Amino acid sequence: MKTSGGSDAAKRRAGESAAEAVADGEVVGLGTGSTAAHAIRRLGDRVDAGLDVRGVATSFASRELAAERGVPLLDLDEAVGPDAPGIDVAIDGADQVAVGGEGDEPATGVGALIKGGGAAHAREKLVDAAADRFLVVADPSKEAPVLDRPVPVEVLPAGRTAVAEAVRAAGGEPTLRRAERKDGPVVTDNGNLVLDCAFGAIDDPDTLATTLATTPGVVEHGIFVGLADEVHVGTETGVRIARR
Ligand SMILES: O=C[C@H](O)[C@H](O)[C@H](O)COP(=O)(O)O
Repeated sequence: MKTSGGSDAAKRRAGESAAEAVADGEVVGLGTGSTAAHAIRRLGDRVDAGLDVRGVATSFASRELAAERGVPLLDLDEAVGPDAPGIDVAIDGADQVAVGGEGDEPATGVGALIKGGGAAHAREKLVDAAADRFLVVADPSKEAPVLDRPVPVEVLPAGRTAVAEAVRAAGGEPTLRRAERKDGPVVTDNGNLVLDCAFGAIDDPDTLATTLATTPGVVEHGIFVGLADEVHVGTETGVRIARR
C-alpha cells in the first residue's frame, strides 16, 4: 500500500476517530490509502466486538484489507439504487485538504480536497459522493489554506496525449505517473492511466474541476469539491475535527 508524509501515529488517530463515528447497522464507504487503512482496521476490531456494518470498498486494496479484517462487504451496485440500503457514511483520506484558520490556529471548516495519490480517486469519488456523510481522515501535513498539489487525472489510455494537451492549454503541466516497481506507467484498478497535473496554487477549485471533468478522455480527476462534511485531523497528541 502507498504511504505518504505525516506520522503513522497521527494517521492512526485520525482513522480510528472516524471509525468510532460509525453507528450500528450503517453501510460504510471504505476509502483507500494509509490513513483510511487505519479506519478499516478499527472497523474490523469493532466488527469483532459485535458491530453490525457493511463496507463498500473504493479499491482493490481497501477491499482486500476489509476482507482480511472481517468487515462484511457490499458491491457499490448492491449499496445504491432504488431498493438498496444506500451508503450512510464514507471514510476516506486525502492528499491535500483546504481548511480555514491562520498560522498556528486550529483549522476551521473543510473545503475542497485533492485525492488520487494512490490512483483510486475515480471509485473513491463514486462512493464518497454517494454517502450521506463523508468524513475525511488526515494528518496535519495535508492541511493547506489553498490547494497547490498536482491534481491526479485518470485518463483513457488512448486519450493521454490529447488530455495532456488540454491540461497545458488550461495552464497545467501534466506528468504521466510511472510505476515504482515495474517499467512503465501506473495502471488504475479501472485499466486507465494517470496524469499528475501541476497547476500551482488553485484559487478556484470549482472552475478547474469543471474544466477537467468536461475534457474528453478524462475518466475522473482528483479535485473533490463540496463533498467533505468533516475532517478528522490526527496530531501527535489527539484529534481535531473541523466541519464544513
Ligand atoms: O488514491 C488514493 C487516495 O485518494 C488516498 O485517499 C490519498 O492518496 C491519501 O492517502 P494517504 O492516506 O496514504 O496519504
